Amino acid sequence: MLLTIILACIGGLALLTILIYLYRPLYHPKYLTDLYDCHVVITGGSSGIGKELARLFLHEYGARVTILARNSDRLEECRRELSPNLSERLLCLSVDISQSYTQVENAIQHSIRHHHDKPVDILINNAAIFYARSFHQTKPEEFAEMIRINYLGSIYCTQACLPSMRIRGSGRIVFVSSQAGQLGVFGYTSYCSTKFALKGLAESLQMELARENIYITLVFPPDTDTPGFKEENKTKPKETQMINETSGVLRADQVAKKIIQATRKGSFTCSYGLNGFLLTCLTCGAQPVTTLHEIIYQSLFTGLLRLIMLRVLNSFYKLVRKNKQIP
Ligand SMILES: NC(=O)C1=CN([C@@H]2O[C@H](COP(=O)(O)OP(=O)(O)OC[C@H]3O[C@@H](n4cnc5c(N)ncnc54)[C@H](OP(=O)(O)O)[C@@H]3O)[C@@H](O)[C@H]2O)C=CC1
Ligand SMILES: CCCCCCCCCCCCCCCC(=O)[C@@H](N)CO
Repeated sequence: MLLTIILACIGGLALLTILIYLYRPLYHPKYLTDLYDCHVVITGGSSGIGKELARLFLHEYGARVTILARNSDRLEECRRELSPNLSERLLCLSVDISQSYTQVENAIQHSIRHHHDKPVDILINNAAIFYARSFHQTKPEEFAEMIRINYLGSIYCTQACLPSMRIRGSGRIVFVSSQAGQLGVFGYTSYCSTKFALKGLAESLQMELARENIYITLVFPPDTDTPGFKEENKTKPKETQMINETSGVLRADQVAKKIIQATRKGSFTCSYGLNGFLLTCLTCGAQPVTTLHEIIYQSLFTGLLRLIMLRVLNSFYKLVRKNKQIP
């Protein structure tokens, strides 16, 4: 009897070892222990989540930070707030990341020269515009603008930073998506599309860059209290508002803190709260994994989560139907 139990245990352990070996994480990013003097580029760092990221990198970790955004007054205000003594560790550059690749490349070259020829260690593609509006009220030019800023802007910045990362053989690239990059939401036909696009970009790029020791993090925040969010709320349809409330509202510093943690680990995804965790599990698809526990809960829970999500979607459809107005 005892022998049977021991044999069963050994057999079980052997099977588990084989499974763990077969399904081990795809790559193993090294934890970034020391961020002191790291060169961090943050797009949209003059407001909201980007500004909190800049503050943390500068003051908590002693990194060197470059902020890219369009409005010079807002940049100057931000520089005064984050670095009242005009430290050369913070560089604020006015550039529209969506206009031309050359402009972005010049800004990145400027940034590298400014920070004593240090290649970019971490690029955070955070700049975006967003507003919620139903499909028929969104103008074709507005779709184009959102794609230019939220998607092409991220591509330009990534292309401008990559050469120096590849030469050095290390780097981290972050794309700030949204929970609206994980499911379609009423009022976000333009916004969701740009955030979904980032997922395809991030997955393909990670497959190219893992062998170069460059790791990507895709971030899925829920509503976050920022100047952009306040602006968005002025015209947000009731339906969008009610659906978004399911996931609550976070502070920008909470979102920023977790982005830095995930970037240091090199995790492919970064999500917030229980809903965020469940959504990320549900939508993992063919995403890469970096830890064993991700493999375990993704493979165990996804089917059940699909059933739960169908209930949630049902309540969203009901809510949308109830709010129908005569066009
Ligand atoms: N707040 C929220 O509820 C959520 C936000 N997110 C995402 O988080 C990120 C940051 O959002 P948040 O902090 O709220 O945004 P804000 O609107 O508060 O700030 C956006 C920043 O991006 C900059 N920016 C916009 N367009 C351009 C451009 N063409 N070129 C350069 N810089 C640009 C803005 O500066 P300027 O206008 O001067 O160029 C500003 O610094 C976005 O990617 C957003 O989609 C995700 C989920 C929820
Ligand atoms: C099985 C799991 C259940 C999960 C529940 C799903 C809840 C979905 C809520 C969607 C919230 C979208 C927020 C977008 C915020 C944003 O990006 C804007 N504020 C910026 O425009």
